[in-house]
Parts: sequence; C-alpha cells; structure tokens
Amino acid sequence: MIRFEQVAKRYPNGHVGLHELSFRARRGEFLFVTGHSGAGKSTLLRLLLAMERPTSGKLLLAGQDLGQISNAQIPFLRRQIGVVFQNHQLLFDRTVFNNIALPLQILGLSKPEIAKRVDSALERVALSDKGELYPADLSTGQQQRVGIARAIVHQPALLLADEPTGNLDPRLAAEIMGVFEDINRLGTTVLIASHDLALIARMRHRMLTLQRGRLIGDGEAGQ
Ligand SMILES: Nc1ncnc2c1ncn2[C@@H]1O[C@H](COP(=O)(O)OP(=O)(O)OP(=O)(O)O)[C@@H](O)[C@H]1O
Repeated sequence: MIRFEQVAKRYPNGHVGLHELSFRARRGEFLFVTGHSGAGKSTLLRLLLAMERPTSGKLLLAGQDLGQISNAQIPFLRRQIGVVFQNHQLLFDRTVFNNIALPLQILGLSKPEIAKRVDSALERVALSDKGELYPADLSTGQQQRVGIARAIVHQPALLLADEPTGNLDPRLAAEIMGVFEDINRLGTTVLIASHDLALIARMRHRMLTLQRGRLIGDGEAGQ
C-alpha cells in the first residue's frame, strides 16, 4: 500500500525534513510514526498527501508514484485518503451530520447516498444519535469522533492522523485510539503520527521511530 524507497525531502530553505527514508506498509496495516518535534512526522504525512514532493527517491501509494503524478491527478489520489487533525477543524455553524456530509457534497453524491454514508460513518464512531446537534453541543472527545467520521465517510483505503489525541486526556485518548482500531479491523490502512509513547506502547502495533529525518526504529511498540 505504502512504499518509501530512499525518500528524501529537502525544503527550499535548506531544512531537511527526511533523509533517505525506506519502509513499506501493507494494505490493512495499523502503524504509528513517532519521534520528537522536528523528527519528520508531518513531512511524511504531507508527502503521502502529495502536499509536498520528494526531493529524491521513490514514493508509491497504492501503486501510484507520488513523485511523478500530475497536479490534475492529486484530487483523485486524495479521494483514497482520509485525514484526521489534532484540532478536528469542524465547522461550528453546521450540524454534525452536515460536517460529515461535506466531503460527499463536494464529490457531488446524491442526497440519499450522502445520508446513507453519513449514517454509517456516525455509527462507526458511536455517535448515531448526535447527527442533528452542533459541534459546540459535544464534548472534546465526541468532536474528535466527528472529525474521524468525516475522514472516513468517503471510504478511503488509507486513514492518516496527525497527533489525533494531542488535546485529549489519557482516558479519552485511549478511547479514540480504539475507534481507529475498529476502523482498521474493517480493512482500512491506518497511519498515525503521534509522540504519545505511553499510549502507543500499550497498543502493540507497528511503530516507526524517526529522529531528525531518519528512521531509527521499526518494530512492535512496547518491545
Ligand atoms: N515547510 C517547511 N519549510 C521548511 N522546513 C520545514 C518545513 N516543514 C518542516 N520543515 C523542517 O523539516 C524538519 C521536520 O519537520 P516536521 O514538521 O516534519 O517534523 P514533526 O516530526 O512533524 O514535528 P512536530 O511534532 O513538531 O510537528 C524540521 O527540521 C522542520 O524545521
């Protein structure tokens, strides 16, 4: 599903985001990317989203070469990916239902199809009864669940998350990680960038450790 072959990213100002990073992830895997601030986690995610291009090396996502794809192909690439942010970026003047529906409205799906998919996404994050509420009516953990529902509503093959539990207390953070595991069990590949080592260690998934743009560890967390 994901293949980094000696991928390097050097920013125009000379900063190096990644140094010749190589790893592969299979379809259906659950993996964490961890490392201190500046280690290259966000760079890795931005490369997968084609927000940045590799400076050298080869990066393949579902068989597509992200160093070579044209700008016109990028929207099609992003339809295969869902993204969860730390501050979920919900629209507070829209209901929960309409927040989740937004990506499907942009894709031009019919109203009945949108309703069906939003209901299914709400069910997957255990918020079926909250669709008509507004984000301000929800707790922080519930708001993050809405962010996850919005990220999976177009049924992406790959779900990326950048510090998705950064604002949550340990109990809620563990709960949100459980939601990611449920989604993964249904076949979605999940890649989460996080520096919460205590939480990651309890989850026993694959963990890639970056340090100053280099891969210094690849194995099961907590080992
Ligand atoms: N847009 C950019 N322009 C220039 N340098 C950048 C840019 N983005 C990241 N960098 C540099 O690349 C390196 C890796 O940064 P990156 O944001 O990928 O790390 P990170 O692990 O996500 O850090 P954090 O946990 O703080 O978000 C850092 O040295 C950073 O200064």
